[in-house]
Amino acid sequence: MEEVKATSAWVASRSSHVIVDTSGLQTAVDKIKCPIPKVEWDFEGIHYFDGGLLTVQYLFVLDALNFCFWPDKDLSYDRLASGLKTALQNDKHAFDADRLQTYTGPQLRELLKWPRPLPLEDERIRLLHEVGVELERSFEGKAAKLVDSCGNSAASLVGLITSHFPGFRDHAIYKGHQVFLYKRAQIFIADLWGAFRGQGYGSFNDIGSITIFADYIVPAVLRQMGVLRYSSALSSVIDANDEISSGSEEEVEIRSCSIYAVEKMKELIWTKFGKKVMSIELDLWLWSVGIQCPSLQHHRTLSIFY
Ligand SMILES: Nc1nc2c(c(CN[C@H]3C=C[C@H](O)[C@@H]3O)cn2[C@@H]2O[C@H](COP(=O)(O)O)[C@@H](O)[C@H]2O)c(=O)[nH]1
Repeated sequence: MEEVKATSAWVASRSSHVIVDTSGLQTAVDKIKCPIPKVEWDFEGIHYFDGGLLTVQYLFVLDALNFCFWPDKDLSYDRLASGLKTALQNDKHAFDADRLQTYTGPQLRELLKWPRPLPLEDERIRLLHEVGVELERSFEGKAAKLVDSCGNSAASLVGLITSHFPGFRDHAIYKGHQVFLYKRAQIFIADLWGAFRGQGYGSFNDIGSITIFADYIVPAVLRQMGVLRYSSALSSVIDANDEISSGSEEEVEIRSCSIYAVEKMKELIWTKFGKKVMSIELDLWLWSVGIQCPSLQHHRTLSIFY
C-alpha cells in the first residue's frame, strides 16, 4: 500500500488533466460533521455471510468480478453481489475451486440469472478460471487459506494476491513510471474487515494502511464536491459519456488523484478533529453517497480493474 500512496502522490504532482484543489479539499472537510458519517458494511443487505470459510470464498469470487458494470445500464455491483449470494445459497459448492475453473459465459449468466452477455464477459470467465486454478494449486482450493497465509497483515495479503493472481495486478505506466492502484485486491481486504467486523478472517493489524479503492464512483463524488477539478477537455469527454482508454494519462490521473486527495483529506480531518479516520471508512462514505446519486457523471473506461 505504500507503493499505492507514493505513486499516486507522484502522479498528482505531475498531473495536467486533473487537479486536486486544495481549497476545494478544505471546504469539503469544513462541511464534514464529527468526524465522518458512519456507513455500515453491507448497508444494502446484499452480501452472503455465514461467518466462515464460505464467506471468504464468496468475497474473493465477488472481488474477482468486481469491475466495469456501467456498459449495461441495468447492471450494477449490487446485482453482482446479490446474484452470487443467491447462487451460493442454492448450491454451497458453486464456488469450489474445481467448479470455478469450468464456468462458461452462459453458465455465469445462468448463475447470476442475468439475461444477456455481461460486459467484458470473456475476461470475467478468464479471471474466474484463474482464481480456481491458483486457489487449487497453492491454497487447497480455499480463499480462506490464502487469507490465513498473510499473518493478519493487509499489506502481506495484497502482496500475496497480486503475486499469485495476475488479474489483480492493477497498475499502469504513467510518464514512464509504474503506478500502483490495486483496487480489487484492497477492496477484498476491506470486505473481509467489514464482513467479519475486524475479527477472525477480518483481523488485520495494519488495516489503516489501505488506501481508497479507485473505481469510477469515488472520483465522480470527489469531483462533485469540488475536491478534484478536470481540464475542460476532460470534463467534456466525461460529461458526454465518451470513453477514456485504459492506461491513458487521463484515466491514471483520475484514479491516482482520487487516492492522493483522500490521503490529504485524512490529514485535514486529523487537524480539524484530532481523530484519525481510515481511508476504508472515507471510501465507504464517499461511495455510498455516489451510488445514491444516479445523475452522477463518471468516467467510462473498459477495464478489468474496477
Ligand atoms: N471505491 C469503492 N468502489 C466500490 C465499492 C463497491 C462495493 N463495496 C461494498 C463494500 C461495502 C458495501 O456494503 C459495498 O457493497 C463497489 N465499488 C465499485 O463501484 C462501481 C460500481 O458502481 P455501479 O455500476 O453503480 O454499481 C464499480 O467500479 C465497483 O467496483 C466500494 O465499497 N468502494
